Amino acid sequence: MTTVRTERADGDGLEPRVIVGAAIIEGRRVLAAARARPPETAGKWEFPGGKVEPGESEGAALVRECSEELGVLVEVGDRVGPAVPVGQGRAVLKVYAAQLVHGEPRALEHAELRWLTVDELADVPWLPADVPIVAALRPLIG
Ligand SMILES: Nc1nc2c([nH]c(=O)n2[C@H]2C[C@H](O)[C@@H](COP(=O)(O)OP(=O)(O)OP(=O)(O)O)O2)c(=O)[nH]1
Repeated sequence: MTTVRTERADGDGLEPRVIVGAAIIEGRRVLAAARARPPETAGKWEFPGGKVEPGESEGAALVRECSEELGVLVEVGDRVGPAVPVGQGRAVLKVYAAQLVHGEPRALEHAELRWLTVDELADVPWLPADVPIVAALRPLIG
């Protein structure tokens, strides 16, 4: 008998929820964003993005999140760095390189945005899950 394992969208099922982030690269700089909420992570820096909705591709989720959070259209490129477990393993963070296609990023949901050069990557306090991803980003903008 075959057992069908269904993927759950709420992160408490068999498969972890996927969170995608966009490392938007322009020239030799990458866009970093400071979280505005919740208080536990406010002021920590991340890549714009969020949870992939059920039935949505990771690329489509990134395009949607960049529109919602930054007011821009992006083109999604290659994965950057490892898939990092977050939230006690209930979710996994995957970051993709991205390019701006239209618009100038605005902090619609973040406290602050900054374009960082490779030498400035360590100047902001990243969320812990982002640290290995930021390391993998270095050769792409260095
Ligand atoms: N977007 C994004 N989230 C990250 C990164 N690194 C990291 O640990 N996270 C965490 C922070 C959040 O707990 C979660 C992202 O979910 P989210 O951005 O949809 O969180 P949220 O609380 O604003 O969303 P919601 O539950 O209100 O819908 O992943 C990152 O680089 N980008």
